[in-house]
Amino acid sequence: MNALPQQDDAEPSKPAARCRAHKFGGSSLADAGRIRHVAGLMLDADDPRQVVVVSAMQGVTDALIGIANAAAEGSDWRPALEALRQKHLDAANALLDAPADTRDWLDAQFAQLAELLRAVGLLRQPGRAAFERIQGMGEVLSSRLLQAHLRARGGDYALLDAREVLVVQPGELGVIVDWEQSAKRLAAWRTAHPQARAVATGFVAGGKDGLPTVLGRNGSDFSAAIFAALFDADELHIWSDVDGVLSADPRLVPEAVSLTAMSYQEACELAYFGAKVIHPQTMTPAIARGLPILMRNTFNPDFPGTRIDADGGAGGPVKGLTLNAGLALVSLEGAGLIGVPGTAERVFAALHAAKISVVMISQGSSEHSICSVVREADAAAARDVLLDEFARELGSAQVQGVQVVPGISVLAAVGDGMAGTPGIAAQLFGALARARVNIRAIAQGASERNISVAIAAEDQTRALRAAHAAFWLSPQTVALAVIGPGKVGAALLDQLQAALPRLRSEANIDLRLRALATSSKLWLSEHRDSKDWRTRMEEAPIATDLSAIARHLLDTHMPHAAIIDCSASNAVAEHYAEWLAAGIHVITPNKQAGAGPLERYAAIRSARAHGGARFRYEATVGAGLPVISTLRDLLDTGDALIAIDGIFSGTLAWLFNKFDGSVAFSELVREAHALGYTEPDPRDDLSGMDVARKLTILAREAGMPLSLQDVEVESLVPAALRDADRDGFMAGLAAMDAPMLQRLQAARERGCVLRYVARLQNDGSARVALLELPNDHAFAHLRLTDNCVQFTTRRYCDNPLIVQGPGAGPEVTAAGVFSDLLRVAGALGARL
Ligand SMILES: NC(=O)C1=CN([C@@H]2O[C@H](COP(=O)(O)OP(=O)(O)OC[C@H]3O[C@@H](n4cnc5c(N)ncnc54)[C@H](O)[C@@H]3O)[C@@H](O)[C@H]2O)C=CC1
Ligand SMILES: N[C@@H](CC=O)C(=O)O
Repeated sequence: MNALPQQDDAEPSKPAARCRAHKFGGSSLADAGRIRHVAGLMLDADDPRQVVVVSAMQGVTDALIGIANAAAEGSDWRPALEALRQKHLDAANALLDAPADTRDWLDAQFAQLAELLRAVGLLRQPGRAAFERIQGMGEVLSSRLLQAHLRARGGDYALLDAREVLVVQPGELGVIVDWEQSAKRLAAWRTAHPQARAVATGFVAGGKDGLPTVLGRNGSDFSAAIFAALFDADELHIWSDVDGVLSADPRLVPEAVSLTAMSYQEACELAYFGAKVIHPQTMTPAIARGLPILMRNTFNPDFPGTRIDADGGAGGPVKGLTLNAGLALVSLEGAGLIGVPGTAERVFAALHAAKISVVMISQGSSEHSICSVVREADAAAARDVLLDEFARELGSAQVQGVQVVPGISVLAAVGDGMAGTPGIAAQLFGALARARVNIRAIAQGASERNISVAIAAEDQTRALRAAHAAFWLSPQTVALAVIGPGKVGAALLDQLQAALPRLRSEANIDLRLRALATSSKLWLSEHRDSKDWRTRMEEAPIATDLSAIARHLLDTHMPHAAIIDCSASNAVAEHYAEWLAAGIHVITPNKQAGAGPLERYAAIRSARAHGGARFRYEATVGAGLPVISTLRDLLDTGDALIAIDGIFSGTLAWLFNKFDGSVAFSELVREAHALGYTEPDPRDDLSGMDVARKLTILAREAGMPLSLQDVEVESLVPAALRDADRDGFMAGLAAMDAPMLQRLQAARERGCVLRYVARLQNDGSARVALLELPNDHAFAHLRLTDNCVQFTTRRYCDNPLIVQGPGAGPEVTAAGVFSDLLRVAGALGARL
């Protein structure tokens, strides 16, 4: 077939007037209102020359196919045809002040159609020519309506019936255009129609035999590209109902962004995998001329849309992600395949002979297995064909079998910038791993413009969102649950709420609160809402099923999930291992897990290792102070621990800093409780258990298998109050006043102060107790809730390394938890 004509150079000295080709799809022409809108856009466009290619009104082509099939089956097609006639007459009446001519014309077209359908009904089968003629009538009707309306509004538009101008013939890979004949016919048409603007029918053309035909799937886009070439246009604008090409399907990735520019090749790759881009075949006339294609939104005409051209514009290495669902993996395995030439050829020849299209191929260099991804509907046939082809090898056990795995989706990352850029595959695979997505097969073409992975269909949304975020196309999204919005939890939620916009815009992280739980209420939400978390909690139903939280977070399809436990509950800590194993990150200031039974502690750490999720608990010791991380850094860099000493309780520090005998000790305990320094049950502080827990956590961090019971603990709680309930204990607090005053006076007499001190030694001995310390001791000069943790190590042996600062209070503790959350987010790919 002859070549596409190049730019008209008949009059080189005179620049050709600019011509733009536009194409409107069915959604842009759904009814009279939309046709009026399209006409307004075209009349306002400053195109000196213009050709407007149109699809049929929305739903009309499908209706015509249905009518043709009904006629061929002998069913009654008349009501459906009458409905179509009425639809077009209604549009004509609404669009034209004097619709008589157009109505007569429409009636004549429908009369001819009815005649054709009667013939089809008699023959009981539509011949190809009749079927294509019927199928293409929608564009003939819509183009006439638009042209008549444009003329009624003063636009001098000619009507171009592509059946009389475009000449095509069928080819193996689709319709082939006879450019020479088409150009000749267009030249004749233009002589008869000297107007600078025209409306042309999309989808239809004339065959070599002179009969009307159609251009196949996405035919109107193809028509638009052909007419753009024939009219020598310098831009082709394709109008639909979306803001150009998006970086991913917005139904699966709501954060998908419109791409400003992309290359023809990128558009072809994205289109192949089902993105809403024009079909690759339709681009060939544009690519051959280097004609830019602009994908624009009829309903948002001021938005520039996406420009597709040879250059592709700037942008990251990955422009977009696509997903192809409804697939199956078919793999042939066997030691007998290793090093045997021609295996792949036999696989593909057999599939080709069965007309099974292969979406993706993957073969390891060991050649032990070869795997193809095919449509799920073709999977059984593919297996049978391969079993047949390799029957001899199966019989001799050279091939072990043909495996079919249904429920597969293929995710593809596409971008010209991937070529020659190391680390792109790692970025994709890392993101999928962190989102708990298992990859079944991988393929990358030599052009390096596309990396495709086969994954389980149930993981597809999570995978797509994780990959989208990994390439900075959208923020990393984390589904969050907060358990225990008490003092610390409330402070954390307020801090999160305030930081969310900044984190989203600056750090590329989007934290979505999806669940909140107290000991009696549970709030679970699917959608973002603007309500304050306190209102959500007030409205939450009575419920206590903590397992429901994990299920809910995992069901949201967000790539990452984290549970923040701000309770002091042992029952909540019981769930950590299960959550971590499911890939949910756990962050907590709750000491129950770190200081609880050793077996559970080991199970939590092992679940973390296997599930790939993170477990962070910095705030369990020293609240917002970097105590655990300092110890980890010392040990990770090869230091050896000799001892840890210090003041580990903010409450007890504050109490003994304040207690001078002028105010009763019980009064100060109540004040510390009100200030949020104490544990939910202040007995945990006064009994020394809170400090003992912290020491246990640090000992375990240093690799010592210490249990809480191994810590020698001095309790300050009078024996009579130890077994009371919390309210009973608070009511009887005054029982502490006399003994504490006595201890204070005795210490003073010896020139000392009272301080509750913890000490751990590398022989595993651990003790927490109230000590009398000389007035000049470092611990005597701490302020308020200050903790002071001294690490004596091989490197810091003469002068210990000290971490000091406020060690209790909701604000500082919440900040410690927040930092842990950001560390987890940073590991997920946030810009922190
Ligand atoms: N207050 C502080 O300065 C510090 C506190 N922490 C730790 O922070 C955690 C919270 O302390 P606060 O906020 O002061 O306590 P809080 O008593 O004010 O809040 C605890 C919250 O946990 C909820 N809760 C209790 N049991 C629950 C269960 N089984 N299921 C679900 N929710 C449950 C309660 O309903 C409440 O909302 C504790 O583990 C504490 O040890 C750690 C460092 C410092
Ligand atoms: N109640 C605790 C809070 C921090 O862990 C304390 O006072 O230190």
